[in-house]
Amino acid sequence: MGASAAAGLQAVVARPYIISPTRMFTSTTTISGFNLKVAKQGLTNSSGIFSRQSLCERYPSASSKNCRVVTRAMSGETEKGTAYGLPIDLRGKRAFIAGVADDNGYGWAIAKALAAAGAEIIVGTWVPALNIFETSLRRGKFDESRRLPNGSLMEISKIYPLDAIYDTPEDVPEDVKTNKRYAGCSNWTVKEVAESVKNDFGSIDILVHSLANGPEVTKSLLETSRRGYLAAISASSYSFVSLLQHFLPIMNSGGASISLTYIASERTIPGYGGGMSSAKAALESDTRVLAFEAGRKGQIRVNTISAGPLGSRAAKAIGFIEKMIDYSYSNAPLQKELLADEVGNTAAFLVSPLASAVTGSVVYVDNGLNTMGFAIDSSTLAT
Ligand SMILES: NC(=O)c1ccc[n+]([C@@H]2O[C@H](COP(=O)([O-])OP(=O)(O)OC[C@H]3O[C@@H](n4cnc5c(N)ncnc54)[C@H](O)[C@@H]3O)[C@@H](O)[C@H]2O)c1
Repeated sequence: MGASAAAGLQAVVARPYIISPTRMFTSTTTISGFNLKVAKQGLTNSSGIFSRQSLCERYPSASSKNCRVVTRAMSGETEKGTAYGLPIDLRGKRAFIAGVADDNGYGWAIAKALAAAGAEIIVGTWVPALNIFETSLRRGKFDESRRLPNGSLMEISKIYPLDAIYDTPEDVPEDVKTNKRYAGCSNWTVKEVAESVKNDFGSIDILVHSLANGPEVTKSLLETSRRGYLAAISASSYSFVSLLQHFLPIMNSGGASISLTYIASERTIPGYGGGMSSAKAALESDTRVLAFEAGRKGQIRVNTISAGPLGSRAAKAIGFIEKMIDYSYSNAPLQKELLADEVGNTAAFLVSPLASAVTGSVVYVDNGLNTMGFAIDSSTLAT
């Protein structure tokens, strides 16, 4: 059974998150009939400061104007300090986010954006990564990155151990059951986690799938074994089908789910191997079919975000992520670093009532890189 991460963490009341490049409020601002209390922004927004520093340090050639734009977008700062915008209000909603084990990845950024919008956050963490994640959280290692735009710290109500490649206890092989990395944990198959969440919370409104694994990702497709290919599909695509299958009965009508995909599903990205490109293609196709089925069955929306490159723990395992980040900076229409928070913000929008007619979609959050037909930094073009 999963241990609670709430112990020792500062309780916070999350407040509505306004996604707008014009966010700047004092603590008692009232907007469009919503009695919103939002902390003053400006330099207290750690995300904004980090964005600006990291962009400028990483790319000294980036103009200071570019740096300012990113900083403003993240902090909601405005030239004139005017406050207006559409609120992403997820107060009263509960989100289960599968695939959070540190503060570097997209799952964490999505959790933060949803928390900033007022949602209650519960997470599913891969069993072998659970101990270190909970310990780091308890010891305050993530405190700075838990900070929300209003200055409070993101609270995680509960962390569940999860291994999304197993649906029921009967599916778990003996060597995994007895593996010391799984010792001390129970009820971590998808069916059991959904049952535990039902017992603990009753229902959820938002389901986020932010996990993937391809044991042979560094091999080309021609070299990939059947076992490696099927493992990639199991962990990275079917895991979403299974999660939605088991959580749908406890999802409130009008809810939404999100997964994360990558452009390698539709364009050849040499190096993204082991069947991972096939897994992402399956995930995108399933997004459309599941949008129909879950829409008809429970008024649930299903979308996927095709995210640009981020130096997460999983991406570093692929080996060339830093080059992909540099490639994106050189060739994307928007010449800026892609921040995990930008994916988080889009996820918050997509699961909110503002996106109530959006389902079955692949939404690109990649500085526009997917639209390019060739690499403008190619040496071939220079001649
Ligand atoms: N980082 C990128 O450049 C990039 C780009 C596009 C899409 N994505 C996608 O974003 C999603 C999140 O990945 P990330 O890059 O943020 O890395 P990440 O390391 O933060 O997230 C991957 C998570 O999957 C978990 N996981 C692996 N196998 C699991 C299993 N069997 N059961 C439960 N959890 C399991 C890991 O513990 C980890 O927490 C993935 O779907 C990934 O393919 C990433």
